[in-house]
Amino acid sequence: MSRVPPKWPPVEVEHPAPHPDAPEQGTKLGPHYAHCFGCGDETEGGLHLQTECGHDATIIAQFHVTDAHQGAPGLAHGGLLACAFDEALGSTVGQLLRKPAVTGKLETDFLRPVPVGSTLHIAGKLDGVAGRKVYASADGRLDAPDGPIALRARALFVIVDFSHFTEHGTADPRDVHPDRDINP
Ligand SMILES: CCCCCCCC/C=C\CCCCCCCC(=O)SCCNC(=O)CCNC(=O)[C@H](O)C(C)(C)COP(=O)(O)OP(=O)(O)OC[C@H]1O[C@@H](n2cnc3c(N)ncnc32)[C@H](O)[C@@H]1OP(=O)(O)O
Repeated sequence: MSRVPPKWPPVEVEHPAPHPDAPEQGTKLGPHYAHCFGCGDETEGGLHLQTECGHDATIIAQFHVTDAHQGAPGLAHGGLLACAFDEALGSTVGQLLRKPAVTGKLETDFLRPVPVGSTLHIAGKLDGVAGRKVYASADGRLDAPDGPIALRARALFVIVDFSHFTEHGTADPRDVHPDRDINP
């Protein structure tokens, strides 16, 4: 089977500079929402992704795979691995551009099995912006930042107004202010 991916990004893009308020390299980012399944610290059985700002405008995430994340015995569930990339890429877009955005499309290549007990090291980067469309991609390496690549993902995020979260979800409109023009 050919694994040659289609052109990426699929459209002409501009290469965005990180926002002046984007966090500095080494900054630990913490959850954007305590009940987020990807990163929240109040979700039993969630992924509890830990993210920090890496070098050269990257966001680095670690996902420790536990028994709660199994698909086959002893192996991570593919949908949860895709979720980890959704979260890491969403953080890449939100933290580096400081604009609210939602996933429009997420493609994941699963290259190696990910065993329970392993830690997936995900490095996300921005690949370009075209209007409201933001393209980002990430690699996930097994057990070390330079470990073998287990997954690759590419995503389109679409920049939205904060009202997306108040009209369609239950975000509090009082959270909207100039210093927090990002995802709830
Ligand atoms: C305590 C400290 C805090 C610190 C700060 C922390 C900051 C952290 C920041 C952030 C972290 C966040 C981490 C989150 C991670 C997880 C993210 C998720 O899981 S999001 C949920 C899943 N996604 C949805 O629910 C979207 C559902 N879809 C929609 O709502 C709409 O379809 C939407 C908004 C995506 C687009 O709808 P339209 O009406 O606004 O716009 P239209 O015109 O349809 O699309 C805009 C452009 O995008 C293209 N587009 C849209 N979807 C596409 C697709 N699937 N494929 C290709 N193109 C697509 C369209 O063709 C269009 O392109 P043309 O401008 O015309 O060139």
